[in-house]
Amino acid sequence: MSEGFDYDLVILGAGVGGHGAALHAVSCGLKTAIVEAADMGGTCVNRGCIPSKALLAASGRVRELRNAHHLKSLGIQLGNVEFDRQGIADHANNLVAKIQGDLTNSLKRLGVDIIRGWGKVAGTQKVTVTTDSGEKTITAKDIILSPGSVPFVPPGIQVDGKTVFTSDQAVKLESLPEWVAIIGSGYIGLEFSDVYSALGSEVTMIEALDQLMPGFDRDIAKLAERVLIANRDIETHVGIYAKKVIPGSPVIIELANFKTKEDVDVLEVDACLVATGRIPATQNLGLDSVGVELDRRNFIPVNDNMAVLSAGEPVPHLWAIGDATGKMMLAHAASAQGIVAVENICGRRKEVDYPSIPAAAFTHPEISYVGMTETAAKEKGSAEGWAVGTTKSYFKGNSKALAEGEADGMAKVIYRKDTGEVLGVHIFGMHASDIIHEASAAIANRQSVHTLAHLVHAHPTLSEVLDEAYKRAVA
Ligand SMILES: Cc1cc2nc3c(=O)[nH]c(=O)nc-3n(C[C@H](O)[C@H](O)[C@H](O)COP(=O)(O)OP(=O)(O)OC[C@H]3O[C@@H](n4cnc5c(N)ncnc54)[C@H](O)[C@@H]3O)c2cc1C
Ligand SMILES: NC(=O)c1ccc[n+]([C@@H]2O[C@H](COP(=O)([O-])OP(=O)(O)OC[C@H]3O[C@@H](n4cnc5c(N)ncnc54)[C@H](O)[C@@H]3O)[C@@H](O)[C@H]2O)c1
Repeated sequence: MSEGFDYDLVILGAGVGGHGAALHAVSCGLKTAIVEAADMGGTCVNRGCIPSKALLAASGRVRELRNAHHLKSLGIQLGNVEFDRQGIADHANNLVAKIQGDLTNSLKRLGVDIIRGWGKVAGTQKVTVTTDSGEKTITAKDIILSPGSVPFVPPGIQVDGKTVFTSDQAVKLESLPEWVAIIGSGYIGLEFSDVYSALGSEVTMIEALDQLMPGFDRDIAKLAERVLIANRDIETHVGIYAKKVIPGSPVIIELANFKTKEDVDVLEVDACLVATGRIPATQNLGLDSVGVELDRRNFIPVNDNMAVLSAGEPVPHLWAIGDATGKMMLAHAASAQGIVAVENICGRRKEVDYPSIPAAAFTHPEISYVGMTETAAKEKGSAEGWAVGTTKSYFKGNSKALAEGEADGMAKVIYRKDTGEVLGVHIFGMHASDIIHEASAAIANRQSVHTLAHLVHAHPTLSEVLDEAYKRAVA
């Protein structure tokens, strides 16, 4: 252990980022403490990935079992399928409790000290923690900040937590509104429109930009829009923003044109989910004590080794990871960053390889991707002087998808025409969140479609969708 310090490492924030960093620190022999002001497990475990995936699992079953046409095509007939809203909510709440307990126990088992309270940097290699019994000062050779993020609520929108709410409340499924407006068509908007529409709510989706799912590859977004939105008769307002939202019964939503700011309509709905992005939870962290300024969007500036930067230079012994750095607001990215920070603390120079980190929206069917969109690849290619190739393959040509009767879907591979290097892979279709990992490994290893086209895939599997796309790229 470092001489003269209470700990080798103190981590502020016990979300997935802080947890991943702590586990790796222990495996590297570091005496570690983790400080948590609220719920162990942070957003992902308590208000994010875990409860939302539990709701998606249950509501997805309801959708599947109520799809008499699909079941009939498989030779199955079923009577009425009923569900209990509270039962589904309990499934999510119980899973949160279990995973929160597992996460806390894993830290205890490894000898990580858990300190409950608000942590602040109080100078170089020093933090203060405000606990129920007063303030204490802790010294540590290194400090990792992992304070996470909170929902962003645009001006003009009032949240009461009951009729107008963010994902923080939506994951509890305390009610099932007959008509729910969802503001934002990003990850949260898509996943909750999947849950609500499966459970029988009427959904209206409002997106400020001029296309739905603006963050996703265009071809994939177009297909996903047809299957996940248009086929479900979800009403959409695109290029329109919610200028004012007033909670109550009904909830009043004033819509305006995003470009001209002209008023266009007023909706009266039963509930409204605000899913307009997240902002870093980076206030009151004591960063001024070490001369660090947040960037203009309030993220903590870091380099690829996860060192915190002050005026562009790494601040010794201070690191930051997770949503608060604004690099990639995903659970697995946060813990990958935590591992990289610890590696650098231990003197092994490591960087996060963002291009190979996959992402998925757990709709039915799912959307997943890794690496660049076609637009981003073309911009890079024209700046650097190389051409971009793309190939697509379809689930309707895949035997496994046909056997399942779930043939809506597409995989798209984006690669450099000169070297064949894979730059991005985008999948919409059944189990897309699982299939993406072989593409992620290919990008991590900077592999070419020429090599990948010769790998053998088991038959019949959904993974053959990628096999087919690679083969088409070299045909
Ligand atoms: C509805 C929803 C669904 C999601 N689904 C997915 C998904 O399926 N897959 C995925 O990869 N990602 C998903 N995410 C994103 C994922 O939850 C985040 O990327 C992840 O939680 C970020 O982890 P983190 O450790 O950076 O921060 P957080 O999980 O936010 O944890 C930060 C912790 O730090 C604590 N803290 C903050 N400041 C202090 C302080 N000064 N002192 C002490 N403690 C402090 C907070 O209380 C909090 O517990 C989802 C998010 C939401 C909202
Ligand atoms: N499966 C997953 O990995 C998963 C699931 C949920 C959340 N998350 C994480 O949580 C973050 C937050 O999710 P999110 O869906 O809130 O954000 P997002 O950034 O994915 O999408 C927000 C959408 O809201 C739109 N928008 C913003 N202001 C608006 C307004 N006033 N009116 C209408 N539309 C508006 C934006 O144009 C955008 O399309 C994501 O970035 C993601 O990193 C991940």
